[in-house]
Amino acid sequence: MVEKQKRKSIPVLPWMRSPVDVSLFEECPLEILPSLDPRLKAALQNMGISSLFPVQLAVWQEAIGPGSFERDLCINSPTGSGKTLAYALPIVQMLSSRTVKCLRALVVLPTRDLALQVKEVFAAIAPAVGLSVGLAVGQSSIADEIAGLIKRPKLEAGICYDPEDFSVQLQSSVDILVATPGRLMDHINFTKGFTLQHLCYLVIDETDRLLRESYQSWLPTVLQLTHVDDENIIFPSYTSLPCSAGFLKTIRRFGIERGFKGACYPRFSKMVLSATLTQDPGKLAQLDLHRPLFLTTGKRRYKLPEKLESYMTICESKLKPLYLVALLQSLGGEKCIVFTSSVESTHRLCTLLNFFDDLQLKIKEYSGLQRQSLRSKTLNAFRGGEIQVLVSSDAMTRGMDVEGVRNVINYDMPAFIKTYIHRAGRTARAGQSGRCFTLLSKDGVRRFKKLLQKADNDSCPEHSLPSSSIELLQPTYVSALEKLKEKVESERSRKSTIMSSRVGKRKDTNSNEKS
Ligand SMILES: Nc1ncnc2c1ncn2[C@@H]1O[C@H](COP(=O)(O)OP(=O)(O)OP(=O)(O)O)[C@@H](O)[C@H]1O
Repeated sequence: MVEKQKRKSIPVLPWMRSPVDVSLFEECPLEILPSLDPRLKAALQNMGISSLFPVQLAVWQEAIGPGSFERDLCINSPTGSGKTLAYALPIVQMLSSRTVKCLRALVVLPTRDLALQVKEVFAAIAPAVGLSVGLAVGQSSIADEIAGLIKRPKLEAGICYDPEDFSVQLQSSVDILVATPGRLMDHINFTKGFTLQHLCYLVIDETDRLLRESYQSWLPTVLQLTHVDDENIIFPSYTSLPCSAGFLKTIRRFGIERGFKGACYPRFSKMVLSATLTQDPGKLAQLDLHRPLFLTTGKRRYKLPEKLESYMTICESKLKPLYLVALLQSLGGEKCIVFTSSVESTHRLCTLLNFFDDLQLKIKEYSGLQRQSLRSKTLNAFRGGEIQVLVSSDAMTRGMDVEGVRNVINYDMPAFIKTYIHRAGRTARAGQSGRCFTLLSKDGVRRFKKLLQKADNDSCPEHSLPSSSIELLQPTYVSALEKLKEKVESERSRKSTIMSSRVGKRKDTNSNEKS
């Protein structure tokens, strides 16, 4: 009760009370988009893009032209509304006139798959204006990653590059870096020549998710490294920071920017984005925003995509797997993501579904329990259409953009509206239609309806399935459950064998060391 009152009483920051309403914007054909570099126009057309979405136009107006990036931008826009290009396009256009290559834009995302996806968007437009994009996500070895990010000096024949030699000037190979916080911190702390000193743009995508986790204080570190210290502009002392190499200094020029006397120029600009942007002043304060401008869609805090239809499928808890199978059958092989509440239930459910021989669908799991390489392989197969159903934990909830996902199924009801928004948002993207089904017991209906009201959704009809189809599945279900039990047993014993052999090995090593 006290907690509830506390939550309600959090004040909204004054700048959030007078936002730019993105719903008042319309799509803008590239032909009439002011100031667009023709090379970027051609690159966009190659991507099949002929007009900018409303949020992209709204950001473009703030970012390009006379008032360019005067204020930091806080963007709250529904899933699938095109937030990636909303920041990628103006950044690339603004950097297109740069003469010296150095790291000027940093985009931080919470997961590796998301970072890869965003890198692809930059990679589709940046080369058109001579810019390079790098990735720091730990996909390859740190040495390979460094080789892609830092240019090695050209030395005379016979002389070897000595990485310990500080007199050697190292340069960035990339203008734009897309990173996850962990790998970003590795480069900040240990990669020689890696510097944020020239950074002009910082994008924090999925901000509310990134603010929840501190990952070795990545945010304060980045903000500190990019902070302009007018007392000591050439060699600020960041003695509290772990980097010892002395590369970390901000040398962006000082100047008088319109309306911001004393601010550096070009101003270091931030863009923070989410479909569920936090309004918590305490959390927003961590971002150290400069005269922030809030862009949001409509009056409500949360908004679902226009063409998303939400449905409830009510069933007894113990029959849920049967209803899921019947629902998947009725969807006739359309691409679908099934969300569960944990990595364990993802694994169990996926295994069970694969024992339903009549289900003529390729079904795979995607969860944080799996190795990254396996996850990426599964995702590619899903993208390519070789897999029709992905059973996923919340690892897939945010940001992932897979074309042609027509349906999302909440096998387990999400506990929070934010989770519902991000899960449902894997469909009905880019103005397409999509459906989100939630399997519920009768007891859960009231709670679920209340949850949806937070997203201004009063329409959630029941989607019922014929009882005959459920009955028909009963015999297969019984045998599938048996097989599942056996599989779980065999996995458990395999795991314990591996564990005990590891313990045995450790004991051997210890006794060898002692002897
Ligand atoms: N102007 C455009 N015209 C056509 N398609 C577009 C345009 N802009 C973006 N898209 C497509 O829309 C889809 C959604 O874009 P994006 O992933 O950026 O959405 P998002 O708002 O970041 O969603 P989420 O909140 O789920 O991360 C992508 O497939 C992208 O290629």
